[in-house]
Amino acid sequence: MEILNVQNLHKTYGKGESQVRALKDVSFTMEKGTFCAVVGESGSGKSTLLNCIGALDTPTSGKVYLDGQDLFSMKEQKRTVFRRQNIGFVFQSFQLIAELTVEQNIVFPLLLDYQKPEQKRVDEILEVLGLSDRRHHLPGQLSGGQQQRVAIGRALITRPMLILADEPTGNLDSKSSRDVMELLVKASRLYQQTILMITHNINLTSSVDRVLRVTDGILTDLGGARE
Ligand SMILES: Nc1ncnc2c1ncn2[C@@H]1O[C@H](COP(=O)(O)OP(=O)(O)OP(=O)(O)O)[C@@H](O)[C@H]1O
Repeated sequence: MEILNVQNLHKTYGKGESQVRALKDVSFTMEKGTFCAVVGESGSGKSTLLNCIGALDTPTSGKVYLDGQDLFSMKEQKRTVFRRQNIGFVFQSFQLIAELTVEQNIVFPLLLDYQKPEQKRVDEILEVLGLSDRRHHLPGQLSGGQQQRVAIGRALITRPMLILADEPTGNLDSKSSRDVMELLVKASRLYQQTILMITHNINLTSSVDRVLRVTDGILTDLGGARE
């Protein structure tokens, strides 16, 4: 089943001499449950691509369909709610709320939509994250790798159609990076979770289903990586 369909995406920043064509006619699709890595040099357009797919930025032209719904034909308010309910984000800088416990951070997206967290689901996610014994801790009492695992739990809790992860291991040492990668692979398997992840680290792409390379705004599908 096709979850994501990106068609002829262009993004141009600025005007005249300072114009930057960050994305040039990018098209690709993703099937449900696939874990896809986006690689490319600094400034090649990776974050611009993720931000356009996640509707954090607006493409200059082109279409993004999530589960058949055209993101940029929606009114802005509807798009904001659609994004919150259907896309989970994981950032390099974790972006947890310092005053909330691990468990409260994880259920936070549900509360924004006035949904009651299902305790069984919360317990299961904490278990998958390996954080059951840290549920009442504050982010400041956790290691970087543990904080990123909380951010992944927060992305998983709404059962989003798509998780977008921008350099999720960028702030982590190599051991924590491997742990976070293992967790993302596990989530993609266990929950059939579709994940699109940017990484600088080519070593981390060995366990994903597919690798996309962005070079100067142009996307190339490098195909499968996992054996
Ligand atoms: N808001 C902006 N205004 C103008 N130019 C921008 C803006 N955001 C990005 N760019 C330019 O668009 C191009 C692509 O940037 P982008 O951040 O998508 O690259 P990236 O591959 O994610 O880089 P990195 O790996 O360093 O994060 C770069 O040339 C960048 O300078």
